[in-house]
Amino acid sequence: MTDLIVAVDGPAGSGKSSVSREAARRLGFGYLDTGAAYRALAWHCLDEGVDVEDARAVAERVADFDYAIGTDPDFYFVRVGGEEITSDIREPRVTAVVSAVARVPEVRQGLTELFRRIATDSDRAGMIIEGRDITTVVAPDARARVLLTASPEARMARRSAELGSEPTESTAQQLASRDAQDLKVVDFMNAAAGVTTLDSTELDFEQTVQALIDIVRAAPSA
Ligand SMILES: Nc1ncnc2c1ncn2[C@@H]1O[C@H](COP(=O)(O)OP(=O)(O)O)[C@@H](O)[C@H]1O
Ligand SMILES: Nc1ccn([C@@H]2O[C@H](COP(=O)(O)OP(=O)(O)O)[C@@H](O)[C@H]2O)c(=O)n1
Repeated sequence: MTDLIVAVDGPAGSGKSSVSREAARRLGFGYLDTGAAYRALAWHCLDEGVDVEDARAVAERVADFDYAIGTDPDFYFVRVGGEEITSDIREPRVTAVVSAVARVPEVRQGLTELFRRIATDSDRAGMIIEGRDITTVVAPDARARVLLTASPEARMARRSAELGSEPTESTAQQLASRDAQDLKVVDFMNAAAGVTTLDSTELDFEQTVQALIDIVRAAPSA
């Protein structure tokens, strides 16, 4: 069982996935991208023709959700029913509906249990878990808890660069509207008590990874 959990939350484009993954690689830890599970469930609902606005129908998909994710930072994959959907879950049609799926209480409860199981089953020395409610709901007792933030302008520029485009009004609107939807469910803009805020607006990628590693190394031992 993993003994050292690092919880990382933050808004879209703040660098949670990339920074957590690289920090985990350097620390020899596992890395768990929780947003991938919400995205995979959204993909599954679309695949099965489930109306994502129908909370009951979405909730029914959680019980038999056959999900697998790679927690090795060097071997990342996402599978549903054995099918590899690692890149499919990043498609705009999935991004557009993921918040609707993520607001269903049964979904949050089922996936939270799944994340805790994955962390418990890991034989790595530590695991970095990143998402929106890790510091507050999934692992409030984590050894290190971090809120990774960046200005809206920085987040948008990074996300646009990642998509290989100039920042556009619609990218900005989509990012802002997804954050607004998600904020109705969980607060990931303000650090909860005991959570360290890491603002990466003025930091480059390398500096942000190093800052996260420093926080982990400074965390009290169990
Ligand atoms: N401090 C940083 N400076 C510059 N670019 C960054 C920084 N942190 C992350 N990035 C880049 O920003 C993009 C979005 O990061 P990502 O990890 O996908 O964010 P999130 O998981 O929070 O949505 C990625 O291309 C990543 O490499
Ligand atoms: N712990 C989490 C992680 C993600 N999510 C949901 O999953 C979606 C996708 O998460 P993500 O981390 O892949 O999003 P990005 O910030 O990487 O674009 C979010 O917009 C939330 O709706 C959540 O509700 N709780």
